[in-house]
Formats: sequence, C-alpha cells, structure tokens
Amino acid sequence: MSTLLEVSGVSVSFDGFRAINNLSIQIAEPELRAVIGPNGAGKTTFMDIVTGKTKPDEGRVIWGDKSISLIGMSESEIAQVGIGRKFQKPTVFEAQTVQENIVMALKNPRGPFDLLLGRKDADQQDRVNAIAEEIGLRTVLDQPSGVLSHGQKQWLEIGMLLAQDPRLLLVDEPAAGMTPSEREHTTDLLRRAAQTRAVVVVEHDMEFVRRLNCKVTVLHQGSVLAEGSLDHVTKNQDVIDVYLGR
Ligand SMILES: Nc1ncnc2c1ncn2[C@@H]1O[C@H](COP(=O)(O)OP(=O)(O)OP(=O)(O)O)[C@@H](O)[C@H]1O
Repeated sequence: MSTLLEVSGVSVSFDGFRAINNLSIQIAEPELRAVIGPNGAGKTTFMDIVTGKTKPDEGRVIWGDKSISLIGMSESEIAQVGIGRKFQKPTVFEAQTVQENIVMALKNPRGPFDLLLGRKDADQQDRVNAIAEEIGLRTVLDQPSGVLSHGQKQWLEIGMLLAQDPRLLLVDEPAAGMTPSEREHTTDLLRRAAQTRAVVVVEHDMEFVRRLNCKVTVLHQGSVLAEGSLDHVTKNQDVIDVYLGR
C-alpha cells in the first residue's frame, strides 16, 4: 500500500471564514476511507479541493507515484489523472438504457482505431457486462435508466465512474434515501471497488460507516479531529462532544 493522495497543511477561507484549516489527510492505494463530521465540518470543501473545484489559499495536494501537485490543475486535468467524483444526486441519462449509459462512460469506447485493428464489439460488451455485474445491474441492462429505483440509479452512476477506471473515487453520501437492503448492497459494492483503487466516502449514517469497516477520518472546523477505526474514533471524547453526542 503506497500513498496515492497527500493533502498537507491545506487552508481555504470564504469571505474571511476558514472553512478548511491546516488540513492534512493521506489516502493510500488501495484503500477504503470514510470521512465523517458535523455539518459545515469541511467534508464537501475537502472534495472540492481534491477535484480542483476550489483552490486552497495554502498547503499542498500531491498525487501519485510521481508526486505531482494537483494545485493549479483544472478540474478536467484532475479527472484525467484518475480522480472520479460521485455527487449525492444521481445524474444518469434517464432516457438511455443501463447498457447505453455504461457505454457512454467507458474510458476507451470502441473507436475507428478498434475497427482498423480488428478489435471486436465483444471486447466492449465484456467490459459493460463486467461493470454491470459488479454494480448488480446485469439483469436490467436493456431497461431505460429512468425506470430504475433510486438505489439502482446510484449504482449505475458508480458503475459509470468505474467505467472511467479511476485510481481514486470520491463518493458523497451514497446511502442517502436508500432502503436498508440498498444500503447493504452499496457497502458491498464500495468495499469491492476499494480492493483495487482508493475510495473515499463521505457519509453521515453511522450504521453505513460501520458496515464499510474501514479507517475513518473525523473532520471538525476544517481539520482532522480524530482518525482510526470507527471504534477508536467513536470513543474519542472530542468526537462525542462535537458530533456523536449532539
Ligand atoms: N463557496 C462557499 N462560500 C462561502 N462559504 C462556503 C462555501 N463553501 C463552503 N462554505 C462554508 O464552509 C464550511 C464548510 O462547508 P462544507 O460544505 O465543506 O461542510 P460539510 O462538512 O460538507 O457539511 P455538510 O455535512 O452539511 O454537507 C461551511 O461553514 C460552509 O458554509
């Protein structure tokens, strides 16, 4: 396991308010990490900084084996180095089938060179099938995405991100609005995805975080308040005071 992402001493202020305050977080590859914390702790802003949406006032964001700085890179450049982000609301193309949605998202869809080189449609279909299998939507590949349940749409969007083959996947509150069995499927899916890549999940639902069974980072006022196993951080008195005890 080596460090994939190193956020170090990062601060950012909005109109004089320090939303992120000397934040340092390291994510390994592969790793599954949960980020929790009270409203306004800076969880979304942390993801905004990693994806280039928000530029920090100070600090370093270092990526990959070559230790490149993500600061100064555009959002699309950052996506291209291998960082995918799933927002809370699913944004699948509802009129398109599950199959078509996954094909559209594939990193290297079949192009003119495939024809020249004699690569077959079957390669692409194998990839679509593998992703559909991984997200549990193999049996609904031909259905329009609009008819899927909320949970299925979330999985499809995760599948579309996996089709991009990211090295780091950032996932914002995946369990929101899901039924208990959909949550269970989602934890299994994320745990599987994190066997070969880094997956960072922001989530408020403690039962969901427990099922993820991974290292947890607790943010508070833009800094790391505690880090370790869920049992370790939930015993921390500061965490109880600012988050769990409320
Ligand atoms: N663009 C912005 N302009 C001004 N203030 C902002 C902006 N983005 C975030 N903030 C403030 O920064 C702080 C951290 O916000 P952030 O959304 O990162 O917290 P969060 O931990 O994701 O909260 P939640 O759990 O409610 O989603 C909040 O006080 C928020 O109001």
